[in-house]
Amino acid sequence: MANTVATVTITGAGGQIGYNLLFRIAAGEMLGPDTAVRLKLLEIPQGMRGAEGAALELQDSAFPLLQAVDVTDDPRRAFDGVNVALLVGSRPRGPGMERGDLLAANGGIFGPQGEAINAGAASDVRVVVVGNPANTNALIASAHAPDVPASRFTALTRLDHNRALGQLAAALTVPVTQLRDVTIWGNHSATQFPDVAHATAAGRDVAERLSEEMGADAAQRWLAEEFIPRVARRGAEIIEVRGSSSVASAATAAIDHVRDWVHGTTDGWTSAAIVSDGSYGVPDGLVSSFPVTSEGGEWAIVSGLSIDAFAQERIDRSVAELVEEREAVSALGLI
Ligand SMILES: NC(=O)c1ccc[n+]([C@@H]2O[C@H](COP(=O)([O-])OP(=O)(O)OC[C@H]3O[C@@H](n4cnc5c(N)ncnc54)[C@H](O)[C@@H]3O)[C@@H](O)[C@H]2O)c1
Ligand SMILES: O=C(O)C[C@H](O)C(=O)O
Repeated sequence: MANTVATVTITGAGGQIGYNLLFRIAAGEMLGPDTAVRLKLLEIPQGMRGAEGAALELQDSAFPLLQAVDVTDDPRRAFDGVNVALLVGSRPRGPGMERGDLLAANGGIFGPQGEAINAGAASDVRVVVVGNPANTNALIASAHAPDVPASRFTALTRLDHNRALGQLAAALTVPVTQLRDVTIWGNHSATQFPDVAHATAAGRDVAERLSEEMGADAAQRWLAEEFIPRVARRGAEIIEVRGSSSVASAATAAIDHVRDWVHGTTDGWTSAAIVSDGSYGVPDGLVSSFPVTSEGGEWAIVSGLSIDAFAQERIDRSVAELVEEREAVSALGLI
């Protein structure tokens, strides 16, 4: 028997990621077996049939933890009393598009949703933005929710983090469970910096292990020329191979993000895009990816890491893109 009940709102619930997320959340994968859930599914009118169909299937699944499902196209109703909001609904990138192309198309969605969160969310609300460009969409939503602490608005870079783990596990032939302290810095875009400087595999330095496997020069080349670009461009690779953007891996990452935020991290740090406090030269207030731990339901940036010149240059490059995005949405009157 569950001890608590949480209201979880999913926007774009009739879309691909939404369809994947709903059943896993209802099964307890995100908040655990002690928390019953009330699901609120937000769609635009054109997406309502998809969300309504998913709601019928949720009913047919008889999930023990699922207490209620409400499908609506009204943001105020969708965010009323929300504890966890997954902002997925927006237009996905197609082949050949960069995330910047989505700024204007999707930016307009997140202001009204921020306002609705401000108006009706529970005092402990936690928001994760999945819809791209995720970091800047989180910034827009937060700017429209002045009564909600900015620390409650986050964006998903856990998918990039998990992709980095997948690549390293394959290169070192180790299970992902043996990998720790990989970091994704910056924007959820091709400028992101997947960083293994502090990462370990089975307790040993990852760079050292790669040198043993490949030789020192080849390991450096692999990191710079294969690992970093492959992780940073994996979204585009998936679009090219599948013909549409990632779905199940994105839903998995969103569930991982919320689970760790609510229940805490163990075994080192993870990556999440959270509001900057000025750490590592990232301007205050930007939503940027950092190495983070979670304790007591709050993310904290891992402090005091040594950052060499190469890494700082890569972090600065991605952060410069976030600054440009902030300027662009400011010029569009979105913040
Ligand atoms: N951050 C990440 O790691 C990551 C990973 C994969 C995809 N994404 C992004 O997630 C988003 C959704 O992807 P998808 O594959 O589910 O797309 P999709 O087109 O299948 O679904 C999007 C849904 O959002 C709905 N929608 C649009 N505007 C809305 C609004 N204002 N309110 C509520 N719903 C709205 C649409 O009707 C549609 O049903 C895209 O922006 C995609 O680029 C992010
Ligand atoms: O890259 C995209 O447009 C989709 C998503 O953000 C991804 O990383 O898979």
